[in-house]
Amino acid sequence: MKKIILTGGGTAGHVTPNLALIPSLKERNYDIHYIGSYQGIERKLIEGAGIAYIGISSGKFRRYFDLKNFSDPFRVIKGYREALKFIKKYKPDVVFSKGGFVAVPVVLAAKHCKVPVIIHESDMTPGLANKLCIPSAVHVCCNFPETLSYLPKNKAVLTGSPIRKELLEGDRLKGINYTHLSENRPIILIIGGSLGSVTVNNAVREILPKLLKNFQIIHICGKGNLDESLIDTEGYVQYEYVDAPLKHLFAAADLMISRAGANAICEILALRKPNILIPLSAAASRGDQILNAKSFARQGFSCLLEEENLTGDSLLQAVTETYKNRKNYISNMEQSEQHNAIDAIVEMIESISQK
Ligand SMILES: CC(=O)N[C@H]1[C@@H](OP(=O)(O)OP(=O)(O)OC[C@H]2O[C@@H](n3ccc(=O)[nH]c3=O)[C@H](O)[C@@H]2O)O[C@H](CO)[C@@H](O)[C@@H]1O
Repeated sequence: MKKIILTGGGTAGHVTPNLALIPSLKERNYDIHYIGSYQGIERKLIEGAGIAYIGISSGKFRRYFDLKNFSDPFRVIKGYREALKFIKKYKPDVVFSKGGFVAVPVVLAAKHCKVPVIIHESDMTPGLANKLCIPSAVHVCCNFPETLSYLPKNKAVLTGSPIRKELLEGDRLKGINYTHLSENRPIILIIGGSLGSVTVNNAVREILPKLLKNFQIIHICGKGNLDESLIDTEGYVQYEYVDAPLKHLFAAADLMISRAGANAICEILALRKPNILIPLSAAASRGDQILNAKSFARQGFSCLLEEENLTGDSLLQAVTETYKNRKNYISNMEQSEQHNAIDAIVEMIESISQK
């Protein structure tokens, strides 16, 4: 039996592409183990999928001052030793990394043991964790054509991002039943990234009574962000994070408001959902979500609303206009050529593990 280690974590965007690969890897008879952090979101998602999970110590690499900058290097070294110990024992044929800080010691340990590594970058430009991993990788997969120019030519492959197949199999009625909303009024699904977004949540809640005049709202607001005062509001439901039933909520949505995380937007495109993207600002990140959202807006897939222009009024206007023009957006999305990343990546894994 061929053996693979998957790794990646920190936010769900570094885990769900791995989840998307698992059914095809199982079909091809791979024994799968996942290395992630002790407490990260990846643990719950991967154990929930019934995959063997190895927790390691993990620390973040920051470009700014933080007291944790003094303790985190020791955590990373410990994580490296733990990853090394497991890899030596398990002897995988290949390691696939979806990035995030926890993946760095795993990739370095694999390289030390001469296990071939494939990494995947979902964003337009490589993040710090992936930059550290690129020298140790045999192939670097990417999601956007623009990314190729940031990667070594002999390693870069444009595959697209793996999207969980089941997301395309949602059932609108099941989504309606799950949320107890009405079948007869349009539904807006709001996702502020896998961790939620207080900025997006506040803007939505500011105009909630106005939105509810014409729409019903499913609001995925992130851990710790539920608003108890809104629990009995008719036509409005809120969740911290939705796992398996997410496909039905997608199916029930007539319009989406979302952050512009690379995976979320690829899913929205695959599902042809008219959408408003509110990218994470350059002040809070390296600005990749802005590039993602601009690219989608340029191609006519999305209405872009930048955070500095986000007010209750601008959001309401964006909702009204995007809903009015929804057919145009859907038809533009239908023209897009999305890659089937699952097959391309699994073929690549196969060709490496057979060597
Ligand atoms: C703050 C931050 O660092 N954001 C980054 C993070 O975003 P984030 O983790 O939010 O990543 P994405 O938006 O790319 O993906 C989120 C994933 O979580 C899933 N999901 C989300 C909510 C939910 O309730 N249930 C659920 O299953 C989505 O379907 C999607 O598959 O990784 C992305 C991909 O590298 C980057 O583009 C983002 O800039």
